[in-house]
Amino acid sequence: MYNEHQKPYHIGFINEAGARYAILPGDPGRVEKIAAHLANPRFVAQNREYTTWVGEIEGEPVYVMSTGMGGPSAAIGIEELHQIGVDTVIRIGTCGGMALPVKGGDLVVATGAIRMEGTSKEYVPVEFPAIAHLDVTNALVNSAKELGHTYHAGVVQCKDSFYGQHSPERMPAGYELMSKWDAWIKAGCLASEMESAAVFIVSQILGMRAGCVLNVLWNQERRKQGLSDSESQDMTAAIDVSVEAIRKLILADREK
Ligand SMILES: O=P(O)(O)O[C@H]1O[C@H](CO)[C@@H](O)[C@H]1O
Ligand SMILES: O=c1cc[nH]c(=O)[nH]1
Repeated sequence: MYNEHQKPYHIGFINEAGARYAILPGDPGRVEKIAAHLANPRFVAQNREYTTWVGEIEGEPVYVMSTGMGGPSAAIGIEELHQIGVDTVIRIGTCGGMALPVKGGDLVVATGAIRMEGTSKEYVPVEFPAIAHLDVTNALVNSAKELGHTYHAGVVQCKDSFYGQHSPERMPAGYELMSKWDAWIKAGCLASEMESAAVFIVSQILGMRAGCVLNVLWNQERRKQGLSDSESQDMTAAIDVSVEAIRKLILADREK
């Protein structure tokens, strides 16, 4: 289906840089900003939701590629990066806080994801957990610690409907997403977003390493309880942590 001279159908580029590593924001508008944190950043390709730049960390090529919103386009992006030889990815995105200690402007390192979306179920039955790779998670947690950012590491909830979360009153009674919401919070789920389950499961199936760092936009659970909350769309901390984590992985991989 694919040979190394053919551009994969959706992402639209071949791996001329010879990169193993990629940073994956959801939003195409964040790609160039993230690439600016790498040495020698340059545009690679743009097709549909996949905007790609490449740069270097420790002299090693690293792609920055958007995956769009939701599991289907994230899964396609991961599959096609695998086709061209990328084996290590970090999703960097935004999320809404669920656990009360998680505040707007904090970071969440997702160690695993609740598979409340559809994409990952097309790969393996739902009993199989969506777990981040330990190497990548350790690199993210150590980077967040060293850089002095407030972070929380744990399970996130992954869904297909942003407005199922944000306008639950419109959903039919007993609607599955919100009927389980309180159980997830009681079990310690940190935050909600839309791609991590697909990123973790597809990477697992393909033998890739995946991790995830998220900027918390807000925490509506805190607001529901009358607690203070801040709102932050500033991705700088998440970008710094993802770049430093890739640097750590590159250095560790060179020792292997
Ligand atoms: O900021 P990104 O990476 O897009 O992530 C979050 O933001 C989008 C919803 O607003 C969803 O894609 C969700 O997962
Ligand atoms: O509340 C939020 C914020 C970002 N992304 C989500 O999916 N939910």
